[in-house]
Amino acid sequence: MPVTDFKVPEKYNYQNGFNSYHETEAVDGALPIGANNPQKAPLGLYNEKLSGTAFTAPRHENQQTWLYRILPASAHSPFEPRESSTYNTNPENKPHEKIHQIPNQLRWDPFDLDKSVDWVHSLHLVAGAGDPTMKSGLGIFIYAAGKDMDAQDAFYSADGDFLIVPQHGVLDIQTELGKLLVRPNEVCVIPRGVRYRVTLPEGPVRGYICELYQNHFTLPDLGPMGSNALANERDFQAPVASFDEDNDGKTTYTILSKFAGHLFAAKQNHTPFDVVAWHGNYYPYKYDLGRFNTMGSISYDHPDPSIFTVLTAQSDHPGTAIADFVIFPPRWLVQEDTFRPPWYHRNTMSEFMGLIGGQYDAKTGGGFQPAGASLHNVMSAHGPDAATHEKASTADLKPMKVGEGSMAFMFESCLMVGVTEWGLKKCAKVQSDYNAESWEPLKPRFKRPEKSSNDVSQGIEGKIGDKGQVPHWT
Ligand SMILES: O=C(O)Cc1cc(O)ccc1O
Ligand SMILES: [Fe+2]
Repeated sequence: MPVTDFKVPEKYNYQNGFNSYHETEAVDGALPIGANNPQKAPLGLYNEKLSGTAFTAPRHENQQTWLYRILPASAHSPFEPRESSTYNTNPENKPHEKIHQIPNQLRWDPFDLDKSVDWVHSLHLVAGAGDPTMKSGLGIFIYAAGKDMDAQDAFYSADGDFLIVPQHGVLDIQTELGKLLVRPNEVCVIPRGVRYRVTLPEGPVRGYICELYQNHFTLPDLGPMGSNALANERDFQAPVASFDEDNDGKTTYTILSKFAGHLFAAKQNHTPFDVVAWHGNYYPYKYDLGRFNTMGSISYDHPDPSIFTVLTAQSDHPGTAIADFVIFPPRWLVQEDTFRPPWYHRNTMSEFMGLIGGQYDAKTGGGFQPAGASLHNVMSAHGPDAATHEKASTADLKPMKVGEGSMAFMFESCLMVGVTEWGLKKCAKVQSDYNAESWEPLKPRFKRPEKSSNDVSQGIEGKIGDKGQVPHWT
């Protein structure tokens, strides 16, 4: 169900397309024609470039945007460290806040709402790998906030791109490039460096963030699926230019920077939201998960979950992701003679999962709840819990709709994902009985066949087209 059916109405205008070259002006004539940085930009604006890749990145990867603004972003006082003893979202930089690399399967009860903090102070690193100073890896955050950011504050992360997955509440995000309203079942990406302010028009908010310290999200290749499937380009929405005008020097604004996981603040006496026009392909965007065109098996077997990839951020090895964003939307299961939930598995990739709402079809035992999470790290064995196994292996295999009203997701990474002190202990949400509830109750069901399995006369009487049978005419 597209989120447009939800109760919180849309209130902004967007331009559509993924990685499209957009141009937008809030005042006619603000965009220069035929040049990026004319000697005098139109309407007395300043030219400013915002780059998301190296200048020399290959053309198909290159991301940048030209901004035409009332004053340049550089017109502020020097940054000073703020809350340096308390604010740290990069444990690698703080030896006593160590990251735990452990092979256990982990599951968290729903994370609490926190009405006492704003967006900037709501970010809790729960797990991650790598280091933003090396532009490598990813950070996985839980956010929970109940306050608007101050009217004169703007925040940016120099560390990476934020993929924000709201689970509860509405985010009204004013960015330098325009405004986005993001509701549960929608996701948004705010690229590294883009300044923004978050307000909460419907009260407290909670959700998940994958911060990508390297590369950017793209759409997955579709291969034999053809030219339309999964998340379609036209359903990604970027803001149109929208600006405030406050540059009489009377109001003090604060720019908050997350830089190597620490918070810094600088002052300026003009609004940071003064971009009158922009053009480029480096911009924030949102996507309604209800528009995902889900693919699946219409014959037999459970396919790899990569068919549910919304966005992927590749490592330097194509096909191997630093972060895949994968969803499990409502869908029909029709496979014949198939154990339909996920197989039991151990993967070279790590899997951090969250639940926006409803019930995830692979976990029916009740322990994986909306606003909770799980982590199955590199080679950590997992799969359906005992209750799901029992149900699925005895089910009447009629076509069946699963996940009605539900949306689970996964941040899948090729990296070994460590858990922070907050994630493992301080948040006090780790379930101690995850294994005992899920897999330890599974009983052996092995029965030796009466005939020896070496008997070569078995299995040659199938019809043409029977699976696993050698047709009799060969
Ligand atoms: O572990 C999980 O629930 C996620 C998952 C789902 C699926 O359909 C196949 C593999 C997989 O890891
Ligand atoms: Fe898995």
